[in-house]
Amino acid sequence: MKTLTILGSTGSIGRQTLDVVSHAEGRLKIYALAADKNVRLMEEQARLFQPEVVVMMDEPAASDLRGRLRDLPIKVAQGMEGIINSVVAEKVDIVVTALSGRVGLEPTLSAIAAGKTIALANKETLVAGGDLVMSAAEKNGCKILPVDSEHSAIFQCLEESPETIEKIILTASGGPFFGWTKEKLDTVTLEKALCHPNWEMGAKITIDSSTMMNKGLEVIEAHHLFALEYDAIEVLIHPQSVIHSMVEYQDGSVLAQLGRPDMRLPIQYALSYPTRWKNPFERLNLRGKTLTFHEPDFEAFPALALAYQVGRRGGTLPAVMNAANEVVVLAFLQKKVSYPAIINIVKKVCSEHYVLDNLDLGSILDADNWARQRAEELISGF
Ligand SMILES: NC(=O)C1=CN([C@@H]2O[C@H](COP(=O)(O)OP(=O)(O)OC[C@H]3O[C@@H](n4cnc5c(N)ncnc54)[C@H](OP(=O)(O)O)[C@@H]3O)[C@@H](O)[C@H]2O)C=CC1
Ligand SMILES: CC(=O)[C@@H](O)[C@H](O)COP(=O)(O)O
Ligand SMILES: [Mn+2]
Repeated sequence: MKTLTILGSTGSIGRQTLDVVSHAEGRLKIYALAADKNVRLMEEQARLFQPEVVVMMDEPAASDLRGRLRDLPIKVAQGMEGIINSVVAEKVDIVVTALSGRVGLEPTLSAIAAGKTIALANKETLVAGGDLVMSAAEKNGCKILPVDSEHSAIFQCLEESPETIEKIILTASGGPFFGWTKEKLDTVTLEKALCHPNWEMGAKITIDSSTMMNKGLEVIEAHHLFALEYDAIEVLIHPQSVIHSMVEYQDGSVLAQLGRPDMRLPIQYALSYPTRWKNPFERLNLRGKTLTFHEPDFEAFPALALAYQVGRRGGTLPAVMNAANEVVVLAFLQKKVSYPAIINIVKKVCSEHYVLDNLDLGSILDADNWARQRAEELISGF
C-alpha cells in the first residue's frame, strides 16, 4: 500500500489521479487532497476518498469547506502552510504534484526535504527551480518520477546505462494551429486556442500547447530530469500524439513509448513504479493509423526557440520566462490581451531581466516576483 498526497486534486491531472486510485484495487490510499478554490468538487472528493486532511489554498474556500465537512472526521487546512504540512506528514509516501504553475516549487522542495517520492506533473516547478529540486532530490535520495507524458515516455525508454543516450526526441502535437503562418496566428481567439487536437487538459497548459510554450517548458523540464545538454534534446512535431517521445542511443537505436492520449497511463506508471499494474483502460489500436512527423516551425512559434535560449542561459532566466508566461496566459484567458501579445510580452520581460546565477530559493522567488510585476505593467500598457 502506498499513501499519497495529491496537490491539485480538483484539476485535470488531479481528477485522473483519483481515477487511477479508484482502479488500484486498494494499493493506493489518500492521506491528503489539496486545491485552491473549488470547494464543491473538493467536498465531493473528500466524501468519496475520505482523506485525513484536505487543504484549500484560499482561506475563504477553506472556511466554506470546513462548514460543508463538519459531519466528517476530516481536518480542513488552508494556505501554503496547510499544503506544506500535507506533503511532509509522516504517513505520506508519494506526493503527486499537479498544481498549475510555479506555486508548486516550495511544497515540492518541502516534500523532498521530508524524503518523499515526487510524482511530478507540475512542470513549471522544474522550469523555475529545476537545479534546486534535482540537487535536493539527489541529496535526500528522493525519486522524482515524471508524470508529464513525454517525460514519462523518456523515463520508460531509459536503459541501465543512460550515459549511452545520444539524444532524446520530445514529440509535440503542434497544437491546434500547426501549419498556420505568423499572420494567421494574429487572428487566434481564446475559443480556438482552448481546443487541443488530442488532449483534454487544464486551461493554462492548453494555451501553452497552442503557442508551443508547453514544449519549450518541456525541453527545460527534460534538461533537469535527465541531466541532458540542450543540444541532446530535439523536438519533433507528431500531430497524432501516439508516440509520446523517444530515446536515441549512441548505437543509432531508437526506443519509443506509444499509447492512447490518456494521462492515466503515465500517472499509473509513476504510482505503480517499478512495477506495472493492470488496468481496464482502452488500449491503443494502430490498425489503419498513419503516424506523421514534421520539423517544428520556429518562425511561426517563437516560444520554442525562446525556451531553448532561456534554458541554455539558465540562472534566474527560466523562472522569469515561466512567471511572465503564467501572468500573460492568465490575461489571455481573461481576454485582456491578444494572442500575439503572449509571446511578445514574455520575450520583452526576458530581455529586460538581469540574470543571477547564484541560485537559491530567494533569488528564484525574487526573479519570479519581478517578472510577474513587469508582465502586469506591460499588459496594462498593451
Ligand atoms: N492536464 C494534463 O493533461 C497535463 C498537465 N500537466 C501539468 O500538470 C499540472 C496541472 O495541470 P492541470 O491538471 O491541467 O491543471 P488544472 O488547471 O486542471 O488544475 C490545477 C489544479 O491546481 C490547483 N491550483 C491552482 N492554483 C493553485 C494555488 N495557487 N494553490 C493551490 N492549488 C492551486 C487547482 O485548484 P482549483 O481547482 O481549486 O482551482 C487545481 O486543482 C501543470 O503543471 C501542467 O503543466 C502536464 C502534462 C499533462
Ligand atoms: C499530455 C501532455 O503531456 C501534454 O503536455 C501534451 O503533451 C501537450 O501536447 P503538445 O504536444 O501539443 O504540447
Ligand atoms: Mn507533456
